[in-house]
This record gives sequence, structure tokens and C-alpha cells, in this order.
Amino acid sequence: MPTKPYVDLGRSEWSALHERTPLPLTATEVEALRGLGDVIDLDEVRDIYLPLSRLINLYVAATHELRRSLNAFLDDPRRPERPAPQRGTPFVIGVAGSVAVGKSTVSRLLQALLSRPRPPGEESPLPTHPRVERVTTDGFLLPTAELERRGLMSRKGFPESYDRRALTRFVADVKAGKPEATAPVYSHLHYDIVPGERLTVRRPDILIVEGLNVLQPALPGKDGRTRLAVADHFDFSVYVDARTSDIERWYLERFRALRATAFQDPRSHFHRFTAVSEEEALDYARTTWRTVNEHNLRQNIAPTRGRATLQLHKAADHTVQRLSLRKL
Ligand SMILES: Nc1ncnc2c1ncn2[C@@H]1O[C@H](COP(=O)(O)OP(=O)(O)O)[C@@H](O)[C@H]1O
Ligand SMILES: CC(C)(COP(=O)(O)O)[C@@H](O)C(=O)NCCC(=O)O
Repeated sequence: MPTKPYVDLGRSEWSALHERTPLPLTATEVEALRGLGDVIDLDEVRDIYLPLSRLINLYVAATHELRRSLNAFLDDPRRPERPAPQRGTPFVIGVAGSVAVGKSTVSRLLQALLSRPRPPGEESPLPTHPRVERVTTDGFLLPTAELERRGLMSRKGFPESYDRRALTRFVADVKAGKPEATAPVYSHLHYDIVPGERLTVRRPDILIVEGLNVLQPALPGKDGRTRLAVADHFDFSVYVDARTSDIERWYLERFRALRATAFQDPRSHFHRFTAVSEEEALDYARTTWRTVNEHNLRQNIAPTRGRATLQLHKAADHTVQRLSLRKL
């Protein structure tokens, strides 16, 4: 049998790892998690996401140690000009997976858990109240007018529908410790980039970058030279995985829920679906799933799974039943 670069863990094996170093949630933290507006089962938080935030904290500490060793290595007293020690830069986490697999939910949970004030006595290179920012890659989609010009309207979410250079430059700037980096903003309401609006990231302790294509390899440059990809700036990455038939169902359920909420707004790009029958609306969503999102999942997204540090394998009810952690 070929060897794999991953260690596979079942749900109970994974959650048992955390029992050895428990960090229970306080009532205030439980409230804060509920405030995220996600349907989050607290058993799932305790069994899967608390151990995950602890694992990420281990990676943060190890990265810090590596930087200290690097500074000691570079600091040769015989050199006439000794370099200034490298300052820590934000720890960058990528979250990848299909449309509707639950990337945003996982990212919001990680943001909430990683920004919790550190319990007294616990060592960490991070401040007591870590600043964790979250950015979705939809801000780097090409504006609708440009997608239309390039004939890409039915390939929204495919790698070529993004300004990949701008996305990579943004993440590189944050990772390099630039005091301020800005990104364009996408509106799901208008189904387009919001002209003139920018989101600003100011040197957080942790940046979570969430998107369909964040684990894609680099594009070759015009001169044939290799470029860097977004993932080259990640310190840790998660691929959220599930069966395609389950993801399709989650996509349709979300579409149905949005029809009763966000689509009701007359400014919504999808407002027209509130005036037709639910079956008609779902027929449209099913076609979009099959022709755009499922195609993108199979062709572009799923093949990047093996590049993640950690794969979360979700069952039909969203619970994580198996995890694959990359061996070092
Ligand atoms: N852990 C979870 N428990 C219950 N529902 C979930 C969970 N994760 C995601 N969902 C639901 O699945 C759908 C897709 O999740 P979302 O985070 O919006 O996906 P993505 O960001 O990948 O498009 C949403 O309707 C969301 O409420
Ligand atoms: C905006 C998206 C491309 C996802 O963006 P991401 O933040 O993952 O880059 C996707 O949610 C989307 O709207 N896809 C278009 C097809 C559809 O309407 O489902």
C-alpha cells in the first residue's frame, strides 16, 4: 500500500487528545459563539474545534520558536553589520473547500476560539487577547463587467474568475508584516464587487483567509518563471471535505433559507426567486450547483485537498467524523 503523508484520526481519537489538555468554554464564550449566528452544536465545538484551536496554538508557538532560532543563527557577532532581529509577522491560516461545504462556519468558529483571552498560566507568544482577522477571497473576484467581457459569468468561483495576483499580493503583504493591507469587497446582495469599497487589515496576530481556491498552485508567469501562490504564505491550512451529494443538499438548503430571508430584499440579485414557486427557485439552484459549483469542486477544488495541513471530513449532519493531519 502506498504511504500517505497524513495521520488519520477518528472523531473519538481526536477529541480524546483534547481531554488531556482541557480548556473548557466559559458561559460568556458559549454566548459569544451563539452570537455568530451559526447553528453550532456545542458538542461539536468541544470535540472538534477546541482541539483544533489548541493544535493551531501549538503551530503558532513552534513558528515563534523557529524564528527565535533563526535570529540566533543570523546574529553572528563577527559580522560588521549585524541584521536587526526578525520581528514576528501574522500567523496566516487558509480555509479551503467547495461552495457550501461550511468554510465560513469553520472560519468564524476558529476566529472566535483563537481570539479568546488566554487562561492565566498558559504560555503563548501571542498577546493575552489575540487579534484574529478573517478575509474571504470573494473580494478578489473580477467585477461582473470584467467577467462578462472575458466570458466567465458561468465560471464564477473558478480560479480564472479571480484577480489571483492581487489576492496573492494582499496575503503576502499581511504575511510580511505590512502595517496596513487593503482588499476589495464583494457583495452577495448585489452579486458583484462594491465599487470603491476596501477592507483594511492592520497587522493582526492571526489572519484567516477563506475561499474556494486558496490551495491552488501558483500560475506560471508570462516569462515562464514560477510565481508564488497564496498558499505559499500560509502557516497552517484546513480543507473542509464532505461527500458531493451532501454538499449539494447543503447548497440547496441554504438557497431555500436565503429565499425566505436575504432574497426578500428588493435590491437582492436573487429577489426574482421570491416571486416564483419554491420548486422553480430550487430548479435554478440545482442547475447552478451542477453546471458551476460541482464542476468547479471536481475540476479545481478537490484536487487541492492533499496540500492542506489538516483535512476535516464531515458527515451528512455536518459533524466531523474523521480528520487527516499532515505528518511533518
Ligand atoms: N457545523 C455546522 N452545523 C450546522 N450547519 C452548518 C455547519 N456548517 C455549515 N452549516 C450550514 O451549511 C451551509 C454552508 O455553510 P457555509 O459556512 O455558509 O459554507 P461556505 O462558506 O463553504 O459556502 C450553511 O447553510 C450553514 O448554515
Ligand atoms: C462568491 C463565491 C464565488 C465564493 O467565493 P469565495 O469567498 O470562496 O472566493 C460563491 O459563493 C458564488 O457566489 N458562486 C457563484 C455560483 C453560485 O451562485 O452559487
